[in-house]
Amino acid sequence: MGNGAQAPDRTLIARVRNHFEESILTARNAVELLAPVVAAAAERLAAALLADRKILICGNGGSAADAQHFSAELLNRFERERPGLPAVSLTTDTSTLTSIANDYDFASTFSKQVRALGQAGDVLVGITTSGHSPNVLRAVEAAHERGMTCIALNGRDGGPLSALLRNDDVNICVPGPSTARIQEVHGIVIHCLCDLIDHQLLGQT
Ligand SMILES: O=C(CO)[C@@H](O)[C@H](O)[C@H](O)[C@H](O)COP(=O)(O)O
Ligand SMILES: [Zn+2]
Repeated sequence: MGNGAQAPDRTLIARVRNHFEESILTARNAVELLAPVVAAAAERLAAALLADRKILICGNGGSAADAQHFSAELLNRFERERPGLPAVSLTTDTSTLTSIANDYDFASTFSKQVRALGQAGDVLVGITTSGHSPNVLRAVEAAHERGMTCIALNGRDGGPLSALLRNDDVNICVPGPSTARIQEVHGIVIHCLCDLIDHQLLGQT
């Protein structure tokens, strides 16, 4: 039971192999470039948490799911036992999201929440595979107005988001042409950030 009675279509198996190979290649191509950048982002996040600041996280589609994935691992826990950490995903409250989109525009869905919740010293994590999503761009502008640092989980050539970031922000930009493959590397980055935050707050295991 469980593996199917008949051997599946070989074309489908070949496509699965291809997805795995592309994902491995995208991650392998990114690791040297991104390892120090991810470490810098983790230092910003741990410093903010140690100063009693909080983390706001946003993104669209699969990146909205990534935002929630990240906030859940901070609010609850990752691999080690620890108290919950203050993180808010800006993607979860449908009443807030629909009212902002309906009364203003979709591009304001995150920035209005950042202006309401963000305080100096907090960190905004903006997740986008293209660097082009207007609501993420506006959220970064709002975070800067609030005196917050920004961490971008970005992709491709970084788009207009890269130009918007300031010197003390961190741009984790995954090279590659595919939204799906970039998202898969973002998943690794999120787990790295969780691990590095725990390492800095709790020490060596
Ligand atoms: O998950 C996927 C594709 O894998 C999609 O839902 C994808 O996240 C959506 O098209 C997003 O709207 C793309 O936004 P972005 O990554 O360009 O900011
Ligand atoms: Zn996880």
